[in-house]
Amino acid sequence: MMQMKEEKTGDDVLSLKGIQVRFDDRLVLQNIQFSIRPGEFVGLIGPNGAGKTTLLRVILGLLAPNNGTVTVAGQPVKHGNPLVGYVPQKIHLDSDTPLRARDLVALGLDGHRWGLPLPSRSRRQKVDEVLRAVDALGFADSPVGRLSGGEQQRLLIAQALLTQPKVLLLDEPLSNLDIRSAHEVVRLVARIARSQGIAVLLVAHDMNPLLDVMDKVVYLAAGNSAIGTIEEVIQNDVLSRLYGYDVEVLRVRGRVLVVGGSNDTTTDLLQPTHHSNLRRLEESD
Ligand SMILES: Nc1ncnc2c1ncn2[C@@H]1O[C@H](COP(=O)(O)OP(=O)(O)OP(=O)(O)O)[C@@H](O)[C@H]1O
Repeated sequence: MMQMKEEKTGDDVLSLKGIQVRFDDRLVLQNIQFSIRPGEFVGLIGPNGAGKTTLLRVILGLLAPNNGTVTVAGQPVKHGNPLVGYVPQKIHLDSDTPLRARDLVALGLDGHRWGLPLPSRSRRQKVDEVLRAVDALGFADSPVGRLSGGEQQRLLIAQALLTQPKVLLLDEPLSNLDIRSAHEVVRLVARIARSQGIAVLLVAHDMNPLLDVMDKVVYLAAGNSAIGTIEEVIQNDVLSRLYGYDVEVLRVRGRVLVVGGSNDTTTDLLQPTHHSNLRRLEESD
């Protein structure tokens, strides 16, 4: 674990210390240590298999680490903690489902943690409140299946906000979105983080849509992590130490690529597929 700067821990809302996770005899996470303060937007970046989802499962209390501790608002994590909101990657529903947008969001109220169902007026108020927070009141009564990927993603964020979390975890929320929708979702999450003082940990393969909003980045590779600002972490020497071999950070027209390999097999280490990223970059500009 590389800690890029001394952290003050007093105000932290999420704190991980010495997290180690082993599956059978394979060490997936070695010594993960970082903390996040209220209102901070942190990107959790890393290549396939680096352990990003595993780390989210630890924070959600779904997986006990072999070593280390996680606290949310000073308390050890437990599964179902309303202070931790979770936004999955996408909605898994048939496109012709009759469920309306507001019904999908309201499902978040029916979790066991809420005990008896709320009276319908206060249910509606709570749902409207979170729909407003994600700018979704305009399509609140539309069938979910007819909405765009970006609109559906906003509903999942609304659902996660229902329990008034202090920490919001998002697992690759941008992976199914086009560039414009991805930017919209990122800006929305950043606005919510700042206005409501919620600490955000957002998992992404591509850090580029996050460059303008990230306060810090947690970069995972080969079971290790580096934490700090983008300027501190996204550097040749820091990432080469993490990966355990030479990688290079390319900054092209405001975008960042982390590449590795010999000249003729250079690949963007953060892309799930092994296309020529440089060509992809040229084409997308
Ligand atoms: N329950 C499990 N049992 C055994 N191995 C597991 C288990 N869960 C995850 N792994 C392994 O741990 C490693 C990290 O997986 P994880 O899904 O956390 O990575 P990731 O960074 O989220 O990857 P991706 O970006 O591809 O989603 C992988 O090699 C995976 O196969």
